[in-house]
Amino acid sequence: MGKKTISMVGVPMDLGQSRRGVDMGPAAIRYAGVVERLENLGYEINDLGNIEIENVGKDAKREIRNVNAIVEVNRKLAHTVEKIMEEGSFPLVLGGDHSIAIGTIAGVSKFFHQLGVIWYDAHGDLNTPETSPSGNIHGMPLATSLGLGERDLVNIGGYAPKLKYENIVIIGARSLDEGEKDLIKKKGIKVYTMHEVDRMGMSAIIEETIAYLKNKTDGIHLSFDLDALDPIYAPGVGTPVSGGVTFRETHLALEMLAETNLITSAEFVEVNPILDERNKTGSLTVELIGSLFGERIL
Ligand SMILES: NC(=[NH2+])NCCC[C@H](N)C(=O)O
Ligand SMILES: [Mn+2]
Ligand SMILES: [Mn+2]
Repeated sequence: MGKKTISMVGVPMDLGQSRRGVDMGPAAIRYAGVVERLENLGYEINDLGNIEIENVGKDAKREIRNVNAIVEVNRKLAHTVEKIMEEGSFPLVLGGDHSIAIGTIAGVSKFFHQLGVIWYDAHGDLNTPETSPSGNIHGMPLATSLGLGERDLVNIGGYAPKLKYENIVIIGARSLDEGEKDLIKKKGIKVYTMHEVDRMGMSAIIEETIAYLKNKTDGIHLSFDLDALDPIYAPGVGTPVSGGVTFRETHLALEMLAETNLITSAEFVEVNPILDERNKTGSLTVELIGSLFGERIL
């Protein structure tokens, strides 16, 4: 990572999905010692605290659940991330459910007109309100950032789209809905499913990912969903899918990304301490953040 100052912001939001507890993700990650971990690596950490979440009753009847509150939260987050970028600091966002990626990406894409995104996830998060099987917005943030879906969400920050199809790479996918598969094929989105992880190995995948993004992007955001990992390693997530990426493969991926110095922002999402085992997933997140910021075994 080029910059020596990291600005961390928590987004204690659970409105993008249906299971309680993911709003406590930022607390669990802080409790597991993220600040100390990064300070030990020589960074100056600016913990900006949490974004305030409106106290709204859940409206389960709408086909896009809690959309108005999620728009509000993401507007605030986009604004905060934009300020961090203006100050020349590295934005590190702690979730919260994955719908917060809409705000993070809205904030950083003001500074990078060819923003690249690495989406490390068991899911594609490429649903629109029309294709979503659940109505949960945490299954839609990548589509939203590409300009698809509910207008108010798509237009956060006053412009759309934030991303181009050819500037995104999904790694770890193993649960894709029909509409997501259609979109991936139609637009030629680069996806490394678990089949490719097994077949090629993580090392080759990260090398290819960097080669694919390096020359056409001016910044790369890492959107890291803890459910990309196998639930053996990360049990504290709301939508676990078996057959996931291993602990070592994931560290390797992040160590290799650290070496490139190309990552310009990051978020770690979907940590749910209520579903976790003694903060295993929160602690894992802190370890993984360490690797992203240059920690090595030796
Ligand atoms: N960020 C996540 N964990 N997303 C899970 C999405 C699950 C499913 N594809 C849906 O749209 O509801
Ligand atoms: Mn996921
Ligand atoms: Mn996700």
